[in-house]
Amino acid sequence: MNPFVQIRRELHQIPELGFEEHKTQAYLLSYIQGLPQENIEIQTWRTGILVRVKGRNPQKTIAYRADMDGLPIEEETSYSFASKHPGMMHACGHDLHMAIGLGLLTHFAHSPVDDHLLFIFQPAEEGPGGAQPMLESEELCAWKPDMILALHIAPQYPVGTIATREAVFFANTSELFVDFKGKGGHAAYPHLTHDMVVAASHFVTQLQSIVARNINPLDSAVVTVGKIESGTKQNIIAEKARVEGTIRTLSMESMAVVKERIEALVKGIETGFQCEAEIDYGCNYCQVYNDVPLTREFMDYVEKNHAKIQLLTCPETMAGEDFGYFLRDIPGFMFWLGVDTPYGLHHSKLEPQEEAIESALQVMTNYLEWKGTRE
Ligand SMILES: CC(=O)N[C@@H](CCC[C@H](N)C(=O)O)C(=O)O
Repeated sequence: MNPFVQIRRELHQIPELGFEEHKTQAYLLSYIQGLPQENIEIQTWRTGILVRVKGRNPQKTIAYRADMDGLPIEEETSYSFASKHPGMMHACGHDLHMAIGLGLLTHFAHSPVDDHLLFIFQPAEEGPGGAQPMLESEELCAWKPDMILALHIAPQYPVGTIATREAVFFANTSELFVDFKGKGGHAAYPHLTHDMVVAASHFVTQLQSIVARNINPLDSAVVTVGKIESGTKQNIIAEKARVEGTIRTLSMESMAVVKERIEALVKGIETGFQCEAEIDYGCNYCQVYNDVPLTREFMDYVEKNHAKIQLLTCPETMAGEDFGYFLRDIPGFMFWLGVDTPYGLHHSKLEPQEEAIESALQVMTNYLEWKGTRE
């Protein structure tokens, strides 16, 4: 078995939420400390890690970023190496992203190239967002890369597939939390109450009209409610309700329109259902914008040098990624890595094909060797 498959399995067992990746950080550090130390330098930042492989004759720094956090999902895979943390799971592939990062780091710690290579293990991608504060940190600024790349597993593509696109790749995102407060009471006397189950239900239904009626159909947007919390018992009218969701748009103009419409609808609910409401947009990520020349160059490189890889130009995705903050500041790109599994990202049965780790290591090792070496 490829040793980085075993590492992925060990990381898979210890998923932790954003900025709580203590065991993950300790695991990675213990592995990194076992590498030849003469070629590497290590810094930690909160629960993240930065490892620089010193170049032989450096003129620039090229970075690979792996995210580290898991999700609050009860795992339902058939794995013998399932999560040991109840209610938490690596259901977005960050265990693979980190294993691939360690695989690359191991190779280059033994065989550095001309340029510096920086391996960034970043916490809290799923929220509240580690990329932006990490980018502003002293540690990252001291080793600021000139170019950066990352990959994301893609359940929808076969192993051996790399899919990406120039320019906009992942959407702008904003979390959405709305708290309604009315007047509870006895289920038999609704006229004496202001029922927040009914108010929140109307709000969720009205939300669906925003994308359908207020957004230019040629400029994609999504509003999803993933969680509603209200009430205590079937015969008590609820005094409070909380609606939690996420907004995704390809343009910032549409993000502003969605938020404006949400605020108008919430005002309407307050008047119509005699309640008070508060909106919180939680954490917001900017779009992932792939640098056009670097993406094109990478795609050409893969096409020319990796005949077995199926290279696709894919459409934009409405998923979000705080890697977008890195790309706003540093040229680079992200790509999908096929892992061929019927269950999608954020699903409790997600079982990525592990052969994808070997496939990614081959392509990325060769690409970084080529990109980091001068004639
Ligand atoms: C790749 C992926 O699934 N990313 C997450 C990013 C989460 C952003 C934020 N917590 C939100 O829900 O808006 C995604 O859900 O797309």
